[in-house]
Amino acid sequence: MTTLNEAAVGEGALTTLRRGLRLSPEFRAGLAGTLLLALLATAGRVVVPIAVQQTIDKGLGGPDGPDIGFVRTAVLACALAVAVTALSAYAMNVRLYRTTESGLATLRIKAFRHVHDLSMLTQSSERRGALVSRVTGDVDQISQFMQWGGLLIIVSTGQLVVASVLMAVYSWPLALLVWAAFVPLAFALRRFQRLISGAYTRVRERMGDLLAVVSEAVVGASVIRAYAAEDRTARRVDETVEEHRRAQTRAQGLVALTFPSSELVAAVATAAVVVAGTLLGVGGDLTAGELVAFLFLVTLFVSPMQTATEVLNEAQNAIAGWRRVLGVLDTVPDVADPGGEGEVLPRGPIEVRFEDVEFAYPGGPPVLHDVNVDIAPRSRVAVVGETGSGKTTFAKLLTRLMDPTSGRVLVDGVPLDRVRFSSLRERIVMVPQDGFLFDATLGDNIRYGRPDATDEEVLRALTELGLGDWLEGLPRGLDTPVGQRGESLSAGERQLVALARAYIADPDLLVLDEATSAVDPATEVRIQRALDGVTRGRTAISIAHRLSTAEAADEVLVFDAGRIVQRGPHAELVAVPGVYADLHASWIAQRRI
Ligand SMILES: Nc1ncnc2c1ncn2[C@@H]1O[C@H](COP(=O)(O)OP(=O)(O)OP(=O)(O)O)[C@@H](O)[C@H]1O
Repeated sequence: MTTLNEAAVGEGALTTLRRGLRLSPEFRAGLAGTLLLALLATAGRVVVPIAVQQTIDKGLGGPDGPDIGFVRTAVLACALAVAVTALSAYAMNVRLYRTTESGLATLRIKAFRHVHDLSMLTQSSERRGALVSRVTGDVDQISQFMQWGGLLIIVSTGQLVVASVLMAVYSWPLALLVWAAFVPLAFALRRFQRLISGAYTRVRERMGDLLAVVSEAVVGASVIRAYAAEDRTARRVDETVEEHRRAQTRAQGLVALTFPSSELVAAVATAAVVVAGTLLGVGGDLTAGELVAFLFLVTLFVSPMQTATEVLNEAQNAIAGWRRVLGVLDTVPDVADPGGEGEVLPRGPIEVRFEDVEFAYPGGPPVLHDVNVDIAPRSRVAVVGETGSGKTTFAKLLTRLMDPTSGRVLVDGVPLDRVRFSSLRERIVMVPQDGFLFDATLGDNIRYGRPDATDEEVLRALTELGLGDWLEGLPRGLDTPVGQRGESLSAGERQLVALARAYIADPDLLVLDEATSAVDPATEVRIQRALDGVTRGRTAISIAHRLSTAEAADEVLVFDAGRIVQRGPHAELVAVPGVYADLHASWIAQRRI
C-alpha cells in the first residue's frame, strides 16, 4: 500500500464524526457537565423575557396599580439569572477549550506518530506538504468546530426549542406566524450553505495553489535569478494571488447575503407579530407584557438562524478534516516493526544474504530481478551500475526502508522483517547521498548518530577519522552553526558531517550512498580518509560513484537493468570485457576531462 487510505472519504458524515470523536477520548470526558452548563446558559436567556412580562403585567399593570415590591423582586431575580447565565457560559467555555485542546493534542500526536510509521514509499508518494497539512491544517479545522461550532449547534438547538415552546405557551397563533415566516428562510439558508461551502472549497484550493507558487518562488530563487525569470515568476504569483482574491470575495459575498436575508425575515416576522399581537390584545387574548415578552422571544429565535449557515459550514469543514486525518490513521504501515516479538541481533560485523529478491515500485514494472547475493561479515563491497540500474533500490531493501515484492533479505541469518526496529536501526545505518543536516550546531548534528555522546567523544571520533585539522579550521569548532539543511557548510563538509555521524553511531553494517557532488582536492582527500575510517572493521556496502571506492573494495557488485550481472574484485572485473570494464573506461575518460 503506498497512497493514503481514502476509505473514510466515502463514509457517511455521522460515521466519520463518531470515529473522529472516538480518536480523542478527551472530548467525551466531562461532556455531561459541559452540557449542563450549556443548558443553564441557555435557560438563563429566557428568564429576561419572562421577567419583563411579569413586571409589565403584574408589577406595573396589576389590578391595584403599580407594585414596586414585585418589580424589585422581579428585577433582582432577573439580575441573578443573568449572573448565573454569564458564569455558566464562562465555565462552559473554559471546560470546552480545555477538553478540545487536549483532545486535539492527542489527535495531532496520533496522526504525527502514524505518519512517521508509514514507509518511505507511502511518504514519498504523497504530494509534498500534504502529510504535514493533515497533521496541522486539518486538525485546526476540527479545532474550530469543536471549540465553537459543535457546542453552538447544541446551544442554538436548545435556544430554538425553548423559545418555540415559550412562544407557543404565550400565544400559539403568533408562534405559528413566526414559524411560517422562517420556514422559507430555513430552506434558503440550506441552499446558501451549499453555495458557501462550494465557494470556500475553491478558496482553499486557490490558497493551496498560492502557497505552492510562492514557496517554489522562494526555494527556487537562485534558478529564477540565473535565468532572469523574475518577471515571469512575478506574473505567476500575481495571477494566483488574484485568483485567490476573486474566490475569497465571492465566498464572502455569499456569506454577507445570509445576514441581511435573515434580518429581513426577522423584521417581517416582528412586524407581523406586532400587528397580529395588537389585534389579539384588543380582543383580550394577549396582555401587553406577553406581547413584549413574545418580541424578546422572536429575537432569541432569530439568532440561531443567523449563525446556522456558519455553523453548518464549520461542521462540514470539520468532517472533511476528520476524513483526511482518518485517511492517515487508516493507512496500515507496510513496513511494520515486529516489536517485542521480533529478534535482537547480537553485536559484531553483519553477514548479508539476498535470496531470490524481486522488487517493483507500486504500479510500476519490476526494477530488481532475481537478486541472489551473499556478503561476508567485515567485507567492503562496492555497488556500481548505470543510473537507474537499481543500486539505490538495493540499498533501501537492505536497510528495510521497504520490503521486497518477493524473496528475502537476511542479516546474520535472520529475515530482515523479523528484526526489531530498535535493533535494526542500531546495527544497520545508511548514509544517504544528501545526509540531511538539521539547523543546529556541528556537534549536535554529529551527535544525532548517538545522542548521549559527549563533546570529547565527538572530538575523538573526528580525530580518528582524520578530520581534526578540518575542525580546527572552523571558527567555532563543534559549536559552529550549520544553518538550515546545513547550507552554511560546503557540499563536501556536509558529507564529512554525515560520515562522522555514522561513525559515532558505530553500526555493524554501513550502507553508503556516495555523494556525486564534486569537491575540491583537499576535501576529497579528507572524505577519502574519513570513508576509510568509517568503513574499517565493519561490513560496508557503498553505492560507488568514484573509481577509488570500487578499486579499494573487496568485491564489486555490478548492476545492470535491475540484475547483478558481474561480481568480483576490481582487478578481475576490469580485465574482462563487460559492463564493468565499460563503466571503468568512462570513469577514466571523465578523469582526463
Ligand atoms: N520512488 C520510486 N517510484 C517509482 N519508481 C522508482 C522510484 N525510485 C526509483 N524508481 C525506478 O527504479 C529504477 C531503479 O532506480 P534506482 O534509484 O534504484 O537506480 P540507481 O541505480 O540507484 O540510479 P542512480 O545512480 O541514478 O541513483 C529506475 O528505473 C527508477 O526510475
